[in-house]
Amino acid sequence: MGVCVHIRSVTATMALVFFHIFLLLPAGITTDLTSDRAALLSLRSAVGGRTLFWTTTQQNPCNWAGVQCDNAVNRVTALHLPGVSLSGQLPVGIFGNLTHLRTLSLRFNLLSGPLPSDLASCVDLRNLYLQGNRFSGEFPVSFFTSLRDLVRLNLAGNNFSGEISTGFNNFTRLRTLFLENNRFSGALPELNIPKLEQFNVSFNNLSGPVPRILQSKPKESFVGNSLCGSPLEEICPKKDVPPAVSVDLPENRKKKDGLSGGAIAGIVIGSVLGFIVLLLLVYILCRRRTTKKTSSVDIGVTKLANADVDGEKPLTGSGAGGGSNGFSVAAAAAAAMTTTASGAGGGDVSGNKKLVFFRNSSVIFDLEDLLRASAEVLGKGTFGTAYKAVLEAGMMVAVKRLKDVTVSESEFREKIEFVGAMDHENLVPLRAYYYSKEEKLLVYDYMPMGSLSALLHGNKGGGRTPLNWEIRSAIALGAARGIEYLHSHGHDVSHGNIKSSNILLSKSHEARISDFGLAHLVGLPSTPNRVAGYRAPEVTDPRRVSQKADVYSFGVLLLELLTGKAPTHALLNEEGVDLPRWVQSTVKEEWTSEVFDLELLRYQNVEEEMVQLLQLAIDCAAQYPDNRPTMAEATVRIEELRRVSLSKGGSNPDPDRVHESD
Ligand SMILES: Nc1ncnc2c1ncn2[C@@H]1O[C@H](COP(=O)(O)OP(=O)(O)OP(=O)(O)O)[C@@H](O)[C@H]1O
Repeated sequence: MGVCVHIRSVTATMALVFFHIFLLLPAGITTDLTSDRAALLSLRSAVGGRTLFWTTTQQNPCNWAGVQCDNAVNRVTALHLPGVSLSGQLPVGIFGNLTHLRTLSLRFNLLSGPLPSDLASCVDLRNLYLQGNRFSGEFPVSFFTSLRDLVRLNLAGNNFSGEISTGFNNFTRLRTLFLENNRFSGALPELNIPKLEQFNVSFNNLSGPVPRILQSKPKESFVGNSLCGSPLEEICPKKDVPPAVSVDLPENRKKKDGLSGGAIAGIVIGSVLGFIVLLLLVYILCRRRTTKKTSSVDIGVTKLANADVDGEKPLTGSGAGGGSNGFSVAAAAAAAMTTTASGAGGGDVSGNKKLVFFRNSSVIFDLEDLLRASAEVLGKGTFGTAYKAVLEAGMMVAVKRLKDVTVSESEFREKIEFVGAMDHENLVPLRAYYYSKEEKLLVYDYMPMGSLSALLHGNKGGGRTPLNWEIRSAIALGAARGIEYLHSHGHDVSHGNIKSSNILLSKSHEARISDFGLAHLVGLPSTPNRVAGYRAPEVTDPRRVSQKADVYSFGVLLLELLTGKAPTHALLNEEGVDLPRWVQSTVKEEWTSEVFDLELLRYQNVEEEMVQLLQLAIDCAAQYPDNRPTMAEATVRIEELRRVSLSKGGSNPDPDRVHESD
């Protein structure tokens, strides 16, 4: 009996060894997680992106973001890396080790080149999502016939070429086959895949008839090719007609060819007449508009004196003394339209209807110049409407027309003098102001690069300077220094409205804070408004915002800079979380890199500093004010981490990566 047991166990062991040696090893496959780990590390060094944030000090790759394992077999079974900036080619030699993969999702990256042949070793693969990359070459079906269990195959939006072969019929379990938006050419073969539910070959270079067996699929699956026959409207030439559509051909042809010469002439004459009538209509409309323009206010670029927005009254006076270039002030005020330096006559409250410049202003123009300037609405904010005014000499200024000024004239002048005296390289300089009963104007330097908000969330198309680490961290530092200046001894004020549309940028992308000091002049609504995403949790009245609440808003601003997401982003609506909470939960789950803007991830040698800035953002956006750093502390931390990154040579982009995504 004992001998029998012994023999049985020896046989079993031998069988196992045989299995390992003769079945697994020749294919280069090892069975433990160590080889999966090694394969993942090779993948990481080949394609980078967010895999660079894998905590590789951890031995177990199953904890790395996007990696799933099956504990029963102790192998990697799924790799989900969608939209994580992977770029370059998938080298041969990686997938030959990941033999237990059931799902491979690399969609929406920047991967290019042919598919590696050893993908054929992933015989358990059920789901292969490669859409939205730049893969090219053929999809060698004959090579991949080992992938018999494939259920979902998505190759859409790549540069795959060659013919779609009948070899796809070998994927008998396939339910989804998406091949659209590639360069597949040739005829579409009879694909007889019994379980196929979703099929799309649109926008390729295919030609010829749609095979009968695929004619039940929707038309949209075939458009954008030179295909013909049902379900498309294009009739196949006789030789190409597939059997199922051949019976329809005579009728269809008749429809197509049946227009007589007379009918064609009628259509042509009708179209020409219609076109002439249309031209006449357009001409009449244009004439009407031009006449109207001369008698009313233009809504586009206009003279500042005529500027009008959303029903607000134009600046030009309709009341007493309403000359074409005057505000709606008394005629006496128009006579007093001269420029004066701050202080000169500043105490004469009732008679001082002048543009008042501050001491440090280098450029002086007068109110008439300003009113003659062509103006363009920049936007409407909490305190009023902002205009860009181009003076006749070519100089540009931003003019803010305040609404709801709640303080008396003397108080206004006193407070605005205090604001105008603030002088720091990270504040938008306030050059002058105008005060009358009807109008209160503030004149600022015009910031040509617009706001940080527009830069982060506006047009991301070509020609735009990529917002690399160097620029973003410099903006963070500039903003921090500007706020610190406001908070510092001597000023000791809070801003109350820190947000990305109030961080303006100079030509060299230096941050300048705008709208400081206005909260004390204007009656702010006491209810939450659109700055809610930046507002500290303890703030219930936006008119009373502490410096620590500014720090919170600055923290949210940093998160916006690092993530590229606006705090009032869809996230708020869809998932009901705000930016700080979303980031905190993601970081806790150890997938820090998930939060960074993809554009930042192109720069590979500053990850540590990026994480440090993220940590500062989280500290600033702490729930309790006492747990937040002061602005001075925040500034020092940014200075420090920037010093380190600059000593490393800044953010040296990998040249290949920059080109690829441009
Ligand atoms: N000095 C300036 N140079 C260039 N653009 C400016 C200047 N000041 C304001 N803007 C732009 O004009 C628009 C309106 O600005 P405004 O400050 O009135 O409102 P806001 O920043 O959107 O909101 P809020 O008033 O709540 O701060 C914004 O897009 C802002 O970036």
